[in-house]
Amino acid sequence: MPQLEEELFPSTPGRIKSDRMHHNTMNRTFHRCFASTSTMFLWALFLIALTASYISFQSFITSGSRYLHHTSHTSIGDLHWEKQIRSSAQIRRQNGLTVLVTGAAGFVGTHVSLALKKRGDGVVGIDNFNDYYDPSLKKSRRSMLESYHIFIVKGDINDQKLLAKLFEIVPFTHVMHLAAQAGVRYAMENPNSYVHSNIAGLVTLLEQCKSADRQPAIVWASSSSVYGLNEKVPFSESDQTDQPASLYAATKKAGEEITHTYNHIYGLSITGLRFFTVYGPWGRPDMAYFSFTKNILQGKPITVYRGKDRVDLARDFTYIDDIVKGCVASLDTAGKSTGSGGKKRGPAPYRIYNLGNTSPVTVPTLVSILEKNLKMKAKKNMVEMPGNGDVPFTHANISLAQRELGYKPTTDLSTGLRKFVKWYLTYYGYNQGKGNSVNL
Ligand SMILES: O=C(O)[C@H]1O[C@H](OP(=O)(O)OP(=O)(O)OC[C@H]2O[C@@H](n3ccc(=O)[nH]c3=O)[C@H](O)[C@@H]2O)[C@H](O)[C@@H](O)[C@@H]1O
Repeated sequence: MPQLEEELFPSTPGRIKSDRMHHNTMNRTFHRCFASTSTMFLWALFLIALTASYISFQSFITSGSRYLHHTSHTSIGDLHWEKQIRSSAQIRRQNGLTVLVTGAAGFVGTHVSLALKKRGDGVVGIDNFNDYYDPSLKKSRRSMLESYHIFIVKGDINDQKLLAKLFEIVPFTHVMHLAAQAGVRYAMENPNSYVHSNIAGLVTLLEQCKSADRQPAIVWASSSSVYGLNEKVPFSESDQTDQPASLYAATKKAGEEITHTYNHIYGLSITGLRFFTVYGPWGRPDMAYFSFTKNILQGKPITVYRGKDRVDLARDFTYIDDIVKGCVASLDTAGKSTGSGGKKRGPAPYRIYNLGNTSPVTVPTLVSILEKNLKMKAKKNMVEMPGNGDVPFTHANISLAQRELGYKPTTDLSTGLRKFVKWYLTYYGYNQGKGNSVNL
């Protein structure tokens, strides 16, 4: 009987054990007198517990399969869903790639997916469509991609079962990992979302990639923010990056270290891209160029941050088409992962590149370019930069990307913003009679 009792109440430290000990001393005599009755009672309890766990196991299975069929608008797990994935993954050129694009309904994800599809690669997207910014913009991007036969699975990169299922359906050769919690200043409001997406989500994805039987090569979005408070300009990949100014930057830096360990232990081919303030059509409403445009058009004031001693802040703004070229070149030049099924078979490449524009522009200059394009004056509130994660300037040295990827940005800020404003006015219906139909 003591043995059975031990099984029912495992000997863990803490309250349960001491309660039990107390209970035992008090009732030793009682137990001796009614040993056979209590044995029967315990056996009955044991049987009830067995039945209960069987029933809950059954309901877990049922709810599991319910989960497979109803968590998404596209019925995850059913045959039609699988068919859409297979068809989206189909390659239409010789030696084409099969790419899983995470964050495919995001700004960069949408553009990269389209570029790959247009040249004949197989593309499957995954996106959780969260509401960090207006999800209707993400849905519009999805509709646009659908018209090019690109399918986006609705799901989170933290969903290990979903990732396993996707890899079971499609043997991806590459993963373009762009899903992330972006934004520098929002990290003070919602720190956990950065840990969830940029750390936990990344690890879940890498776990899947490392155990795939043909491991894919991974290209992923790091950030210029890893240079943090560095003062030496332009920023080079070989510079130290150990003084991040925001939790966002810290999670991206952590991502670089985490991917390094997966490269080292499992032989995953890794390319990290440090993007410098990417802007353009279909962009992110949380970014300054986008929200400034919105406010200027609505006659609302904009807040322009300034550094210490009234020094203007500056960014190496980089146009989306240039970034897309850098992403595609990274996929094309990524060496193979060497492992399979979780075993490393040899060393694999680990690369990091700056993807910037190499010509920083101040924020007031950005505002005046927008004013010119919108033919409206901004109501500017000049405010000292709050200590909320911002850095005073960014400036990329891109010679490494130039040498190894053939990366060469060609769009200056004036040209890029003109294209952005044109898109914005059309998309939000400012161009009368043109509706919402947009061309990239
Ligand atoms: O390149 C990067 O690493 C990062 O670029 C951007 O971050 P950020 O450069 O801060 O871009 P914005 O939020 O658009 O800000 C651009 C500039 O405008 C300034 N700003 C922003 C917002 C505002 O209301 N007023 C204002 O003056 C900022 O201080 C900054 O100097 C992205 O938001 C990040 O996701 C990305 O990782």
